[in-house]
Amino acid sequence: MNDQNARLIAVRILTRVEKEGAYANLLLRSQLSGLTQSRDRNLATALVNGVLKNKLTLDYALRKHLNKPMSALPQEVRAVLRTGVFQILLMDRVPVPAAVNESVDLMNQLNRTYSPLVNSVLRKAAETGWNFEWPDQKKETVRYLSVRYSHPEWMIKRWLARWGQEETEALLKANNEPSLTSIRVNTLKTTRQELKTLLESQEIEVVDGEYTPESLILKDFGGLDQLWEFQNGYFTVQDQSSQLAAHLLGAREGDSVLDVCSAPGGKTTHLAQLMKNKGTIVAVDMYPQKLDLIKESAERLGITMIKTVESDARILEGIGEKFDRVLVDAPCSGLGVLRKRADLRWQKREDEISKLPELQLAILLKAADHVREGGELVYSTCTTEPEENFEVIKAFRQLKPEFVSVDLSGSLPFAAEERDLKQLRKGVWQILPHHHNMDGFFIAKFRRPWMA
Ligand SMILES: C[S@@+](CC[C@H](N)C(=O)[O-])C[C@H]1O[C@@H](n2cnc3c(N)ncnc32)[C@H](O)[C@@H]1O
Repeated sequence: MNDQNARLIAVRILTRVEKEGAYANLLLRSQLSGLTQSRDRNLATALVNGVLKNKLTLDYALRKHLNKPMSALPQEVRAVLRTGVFQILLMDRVPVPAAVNESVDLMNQLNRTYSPLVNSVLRKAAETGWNFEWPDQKKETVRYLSVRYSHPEWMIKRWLARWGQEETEALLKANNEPSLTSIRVNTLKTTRQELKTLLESQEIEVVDGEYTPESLILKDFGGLDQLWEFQNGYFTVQDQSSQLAAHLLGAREGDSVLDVCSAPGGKTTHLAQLMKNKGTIVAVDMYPQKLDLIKESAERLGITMIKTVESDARILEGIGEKFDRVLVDAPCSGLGVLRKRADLRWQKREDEISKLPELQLAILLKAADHVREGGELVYSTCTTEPEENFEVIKAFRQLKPEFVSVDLSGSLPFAAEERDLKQLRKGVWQILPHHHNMDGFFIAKFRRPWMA
C-alpha cells in the first residue's frame, strides 16, 4: 500500500511541475515528510527525478502507442503514463506487470475516465519494451541523441561541436544515471566511520567517497533532512566535486578567508570545518534571504566563525581589506549538475550562457583585489562550458598578469589520474561527469606573489 502512496506523491509532484512550473526538488522536500519509510521516500524520489530527466525518451516511447500527442492529454494522465513507462523501461526493481497494474490503480483514484487508456498504452509499452524505431543516427544525429538520451537539442549541438559523438554520448548517458547522493561528514562533530555506522544501522546503503576523505555516497536516498544525524549537524549534502573547491583553496586554522558568492554556504561551512572553526570567514552574497541559509547551516553544524555580508560581489562593500584566501564560486549555467538537478536541462536556455562570462569576470576581478600578497585565489563553477571557465580565466590572466597559476597536481586529497595532470599542473581542472563520476565542475587557482 505504501508503494502506492509513493507513486501517488510522485504523480502529484510531476503534475504540479508541469502545470505550475513548480520546482521538483522543493516539492520533494516538502512532500516526502508524509512518507515514514525510507524505502517509500526513495521510490518517490527515483520516480520524480527519473521521469523528469527522461521525459523526452519516455514521451517518444509512449507516442508509439497513442493515437494523439501527449499534449492532448490532461497533465495528471501524462504523469501517470510517464511514471508507468519509466518503471517498465528504466527501473529494474519494479516488475513490469506491477508497473502496469499500479499505474491503472492510480489512474482509477485520480480520474477513472482515463484508466482504460492507461491500461492499453502501458500494456503495449510493456510488450514492445525498447523494440521501436529511433530517428536515423547518421542522418539525424542531433534528434537521435536528443530523444534517445532526453536532452534539449541545443545542448547536444554544443557538445557535438566540441567533443564529437562518442564523448557527447558518454556525457549524455552519465547525466541520466540515477543521482548518487554525496554527503560531507561534519568532522567538527563526528568521523566518517562513526556516521557510516549510524546510517548503516538504519539500513541505508553507504560507501566511502573516493575523492575526498569526508565524503560518503548514499544510493537513491530521499528525505535526508528527516534524519536525526542531519538535524543534529553530523553531515551536509554536497557533491565531491564541490568539496574539492574548499580542499584546493587550502585554508588553514587561523586564516582569514573571503567567500564572495557564498550562499547557501556549502563551501563556506566546509572551509570552516577544514579550518577547525578557527580564524575568520567573511561570506558575501547578494541576497539576504540566501545569507540566512548560511546562518542556519552554520548553527546546525556548530560553526561560529562565519560573518555574513550582503553585497554585490562586483562592488564588495563592507568586507575589510585583504584576505589570506579568497574563493569565487561564481554564478553559472549549472550544466555540470544535470544528473543531480533532474529538471534543470529543461529550464536552461542557451542565450543565458552568453550573458554569464561578463558577470563572472567582473566578480573575479573585484575579488582578486582583496587577496593579500602571498595570498591565494580559487575560481570555481559547476559548469562544463568553456566560455564560463577557460575563457574567463584567460581574460583574468590578461587583465591581472601579476597573479600566477598554482599547480594543483600535488594538492588533491587523492592520486590524480594521468589524463588530468596536464590541466592540473597548469592550475586548472575541468571535472566531467562521464570521466570522473562526479558533478561537472571547474576549478582554477592563482597566487598573488610577494612584491620584491
Ligand atoms: C554557485 S552559487 C554559490 C554556491 C555556494 N558557494 C555554495 O557552495 O553553497 C552562486 C551564488 O552567487 C550569488 N550571486 C549571484 N550574483 C551575485 C553577485 N553579483 N554578487 C554576489 N553574489 C551573487 C547567488 O545568489 C548564489 O548564491
